[in-house]
Formats: sequence, C-alpha cells, structure tokens
Amino acid sequence: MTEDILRVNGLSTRFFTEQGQVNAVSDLDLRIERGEVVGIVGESGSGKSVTARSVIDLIESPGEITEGEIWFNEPDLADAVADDYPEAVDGSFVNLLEVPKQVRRSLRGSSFSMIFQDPESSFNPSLTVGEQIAEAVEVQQRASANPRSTRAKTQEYSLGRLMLSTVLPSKKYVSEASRERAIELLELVGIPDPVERADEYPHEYSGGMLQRAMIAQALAGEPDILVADEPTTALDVTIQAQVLDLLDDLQDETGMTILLITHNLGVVARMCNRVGVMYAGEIVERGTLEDVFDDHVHPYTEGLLGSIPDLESAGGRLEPIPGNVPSLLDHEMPDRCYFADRCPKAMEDCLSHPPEYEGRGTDEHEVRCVLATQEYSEARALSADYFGKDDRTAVDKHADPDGFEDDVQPERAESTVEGSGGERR
Ligand SMILES: Nc1ncnc2c1ncn2[C@@H]1O[C@H](COP(=O)(O)OP(=O)(O)OP(=O)(O)O)[C@@H](O)[C@H]1O
Ligand code: NI
Repeated sequence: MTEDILRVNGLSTRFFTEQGQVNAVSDLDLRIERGEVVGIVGESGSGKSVTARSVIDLIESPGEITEGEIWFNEPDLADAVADDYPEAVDGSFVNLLEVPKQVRRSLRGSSFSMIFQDPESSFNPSLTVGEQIAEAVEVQQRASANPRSTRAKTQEYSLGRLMLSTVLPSKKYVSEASRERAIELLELVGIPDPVERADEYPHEYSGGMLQRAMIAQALAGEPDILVADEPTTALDVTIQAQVLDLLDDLQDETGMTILLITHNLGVVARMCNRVGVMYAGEIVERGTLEDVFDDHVHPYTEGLLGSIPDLESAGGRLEPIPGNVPSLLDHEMPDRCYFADRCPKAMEDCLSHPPEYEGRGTDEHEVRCVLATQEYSEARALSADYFGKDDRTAVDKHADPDGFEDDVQPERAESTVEGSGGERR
C-alpha cells in the first residue's frame, strides 16, 4: 500500500516586492505517499513555509506560484472535474493549479488542513474554543454528507457542489451534534475536562493546550493531508514532546498523511519517514531518514546534523552553520551552488548551479551537490577567501532606504539557532 497522495513537480513561488523578485521556492519536487509523514527541514528563510503554503493554496499577493504542478490523488475529485478540466486530470490525480480557485478552496479543511506555530492566529479571541471547533466541523459538513467517513465524503463530490460549498454563507449557530463532535475532538487531542474547556476562550488556554485545540480544529474535517508548519517550535521542550507524541498517535490511529515543516532534525528523526532538506528555496538533499542521516552527501545536511538539538536531554550544545542565510532576491542570487560561499568543501565545479544527482543511498536519495558525482579534491578547492569580497557586495546590495533587510538578516539567522532549541535545553 504505497500509492502517492501528492506529487509536486517543478514548483516555483515568487514574491514581487519593492526590493525585487524574491525566489522563495524554486523548481521544487515533492512526493508524498498516503499515510506517510514527510519532513521539510532547513534554516530560517529557506522557503519551508512558502512551500507548505503553496501546497495548501495560502499564497497571497505579492506572492504567486509562477510555475509547477501540484497533483492530488483523489479519484472522486478527478471524476468531478474531468469533463470541464480534462487537462487538469491524469487518472485519479488532479492538478490543483489547473482547477478553479473555488474548487481548490473547497478542499481546505476536508482534504488539506494546516496547523501553525502560533495557535493564536487560528482562533478568534472573542469566540469560545468549542464554538470555533464546532464551526470547523460544520464547514466540513456543508461540503460533505458524512464527515466521519472519507468514502462517503468523496462520493459527494460534484463540481457544482464543490463550488457551492465555499460560497454558502456561514451559519451563525452550530448544531448540538457539532458541539458534541467538538468536545470529542478536544478529548481526542488530550484536553482535560473537554466539556468545560469547550466553553472557554482562547486566552484561557495555555500555549500547549491551545496548540492541541488547533490540532483538534484542523482534524475537524478529517483531512487527508495535514500540513504542520513548525507546530511545536514555540512550546517548551516537555510540551513539544507531548504535542509530537499526540501527532504521532493521531497519525497511527487515522492513517493521516502529514507534511511536517521544521528546522529541527531531531523532530524529523522522531516523526518522519522521508525528508527533504531545503536551502535557498530548493530541496538540496532528499531521501529516507537513513539516506539523509547516515548517507548524506550535501555539506549543508552535514552542517544541519552538526546543529541537531537533542529533544530528550538538557544541555545539548548547538553549533550553527557559519555564514549568513543567502538572499533570495533574484538579482542577488548567483548562478552557482547557493551554498558554496558557506561550504567547507566548495570546489571550482560549484561555480555552476548543480542539478539533482542520484545519491548513494536508496532509490529515493537525491542531492543537489557535485559531491554526489566526485570526491572532494583539495586541488580543485576554492580558496578560503574566494567569496570574501562577494559577500561584502551582497551585504551592500541589501541596503535599502529603511535598512529593513540589513536589520533583519542577522536576527533571522540567530533566531534559527534559538528556535532549534539551543536556548531551551
Ligand atoms: N509575504 C512575503 N513577501 C515577501 N517575501 C516573503 C513573503 N513571505 C515569505 N517571503 C520570503 O520567502 C522566503 C522564504 O520564507 P519562508 O517563510 O518560507 O522561510 P522558512 O524556511 O519557513 O523560514 P522560518 O524557519 O523562519 O519559518 C524568505 O526570503 C522570505 O523573506
Ligand atoms: Ni517558516
């Protein structure tokens, strides 16, 4: 039982800002099997969240998906749209970038759901948690006959219905059944006294509890794919571990597919089946956990592994990768390996942009690094100060009237280190 549920091909997402075009995600491929947990890991600013948001259709102006295909495996959806959008259908797969916005939107909650780092953003402070989860349950019921059964749900697909479900005005009250379901969901995610807690407002919840409530809200539509963007980063270590346990258990019970975004390889090791390592908007190394942890080729992966925080023990020391996160402004991106200026093994060959090569691990293992094809050679190494001058120009170019970029870059680099857990041990 290993069928793909999602295939992303050649995805590029750009932001058209006053400073220029930001190449947040470039030519990204991603394959997720049904029931699998796939991780995307990388430093701050590498494009992880933009990848997640692109998949779930949450890119807003000035951002835009400029290229690529996002194929979602859903036979009934494929049937429903095949007549009107034949080019968007390939067997049981539907290219979500080729169907109308409303159809895509109708998949939110029921097919795709997302949880974020800051649960506050998912809740309205003036409604009780129970009401909001019940509302999420009802939104799904409007889109489907029976929210408890995926099969019944998908048999209800028809194009008109898909479109309608997103334009119907939201009801101002929730039914008793939805309220009960909300309480069940709160219980499922381990909220004690769910009946009482359902009547409380978001600010009455602790961070960890609100994180659980957000997961309950995301589960209300029984999504096929849960996208979790740094779901535990803001929590203290003990609560982090509990929330990860919860996600793990829910995944076991429901067979849900999870796309997990994190900058913590410790979290990947614990949760994922396969992982993609992101740098400067690209996946630079991908494969099974074994490929990436034991047989990695890319010096960036090596660097991330060196900075791995230990989830369980206190006092683990974190060694950040020296150098700065690269600018993703199109006119500042060099035509070479984007990591070369920070790479301890940079060679002459790294001065042209590497394609994806087969890695030395499993069939899944791929690497954007010339070291996949040759041994490191001192003789061909770039001199230590090769990029010294380049770097300075890059910093100068960053300067803009309000100095925004200059202020932000160093802080972002630092927050990666903290966020990875270095401060919390
Ligand atoms: N709304 C936006 N407008 C302009 N640029 C954006 C916008 N959103 C993201 N970006 C840019 O896209 C790039 C990738 O950002 P993204 O948020 O995906 O990084 P990330 O890997 O999730 O980092 P973090 O670990 O800090 O969350 C960054 O250079 C960021 O500045
Ligand atoms: Ni992010």
